[in-house]
Amino acid sequence: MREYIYQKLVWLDEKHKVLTPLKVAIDSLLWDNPQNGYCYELSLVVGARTNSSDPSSVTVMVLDSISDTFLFHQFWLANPSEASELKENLLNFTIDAANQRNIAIFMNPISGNRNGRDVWDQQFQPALRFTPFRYSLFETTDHEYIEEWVQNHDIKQFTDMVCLGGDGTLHLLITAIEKYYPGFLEDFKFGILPTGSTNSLACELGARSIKQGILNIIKGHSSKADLLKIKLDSQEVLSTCALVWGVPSDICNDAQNYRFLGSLRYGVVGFMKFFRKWRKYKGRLVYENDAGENVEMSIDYVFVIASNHRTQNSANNEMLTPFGRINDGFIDVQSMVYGSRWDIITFLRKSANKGSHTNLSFIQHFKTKSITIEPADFPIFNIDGEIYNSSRAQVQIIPQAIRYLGALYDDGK
Ligand SMILES: Nc1ncnc2c1ncn2[C@@H]1O[C@H](COP(=O)(O)OP(=O)(O)OP(=O)(O)O)[C@@H](O)[C@H]1O
Repeated sequence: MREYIYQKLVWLDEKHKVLTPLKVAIDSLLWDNPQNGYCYELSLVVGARTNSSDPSSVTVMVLDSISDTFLFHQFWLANPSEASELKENLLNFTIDAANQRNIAIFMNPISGNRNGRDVWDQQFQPALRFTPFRYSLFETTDHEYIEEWVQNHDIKQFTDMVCLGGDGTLHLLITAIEKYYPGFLEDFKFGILPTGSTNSLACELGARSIKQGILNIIKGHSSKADLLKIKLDSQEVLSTCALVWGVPSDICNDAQNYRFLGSLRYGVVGFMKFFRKWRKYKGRLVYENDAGENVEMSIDYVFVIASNHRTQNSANNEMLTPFGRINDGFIDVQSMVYGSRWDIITFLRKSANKGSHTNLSFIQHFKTKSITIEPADFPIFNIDGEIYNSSRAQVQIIPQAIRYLGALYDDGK
């Protein structure tokens, strides 16, 4: 026999013909209509609101996780004050409504396929209206926008910071916060809605789909994770995802000129590089081994990745660093020794298949807490999708440095 923690009689129609109890159990929201019984997990209820055009009614918003669609159910009560009371109760059972959240949302309109504005207008803002949380939208206008925003706002008024964009937008935000408010990162919860090109962090946070990402942000559950601190010639930056050097940073650098192609730009530039300019990337790596000794390697590479997690792509099954974990206290380093074009095809094919490339003979892999990469002739790094020129990059892991909205691994690592 199921026990209910709350029940309220509601009408299922405007004309007050069908009366039924709306019931809340410890883990679900239930009611019957003459044809069907409805049962939704509370974890999938986005929120509830009264309706301005019909103030005696309450609409509940839920995520149907199978079809990845938002569903809306309207219930009628005797008067507006009963409707308001039902809404408050439903909010208390379904989201942490007592928590006074004030969310700063950064929307990058040019990320990925340029759909950030549509996601905001059609999905995220409508969902936030089903919550009691305060929020403000900030639309980024150029590369400098976020740093200037951090300098010119009292950021401490916000409890959460959410990026509606790619990994680069969040990278710029946390780097600017650390620069102007050192030590304050842990005061915020950070979220990301995947509208970028690869959305690697969103994959780690259980938010490959926009709707699941919205639910994660609204539910507010959070977990601590590591960051990479990267010292370049003229600045220090923080990375949530990875530093990449070699052919991927070469492609990303050139792809900036093809942004009009959207996410396709990486494929197009990669294709050109592969057939026209196949080259070696010469460089020196110095890293700390398990015994705490410095190990040095000078090899010709195709690429080196220093990653903070699995480096996935929300659009497919690609996983570049499958041994990476965002909260294990280590940098996951993977490099590909220079070889033929055929080797890279094998690598791309296998890494696109959930990271099944790691046993290839030309792939090296290790974990470390710090690594320095010194390119001999190609001083261009890609950090979370952003391009930096520097003669070297010193990467260090900062354990448990940030708190993310969303679900991390359930594998206990
Ligand atoms: N309005 C704008 N016009 C031009 N550039 C912008 C604007 N707003 C932000 N930017 C820049 O866009 C760049 C890309 O951002 P972002 O990482 O969000 O998208 P992406 O590169 O498509 O995705 P991903 O990092 O997942 O591959 C950043 O360098 C940012 O400074």
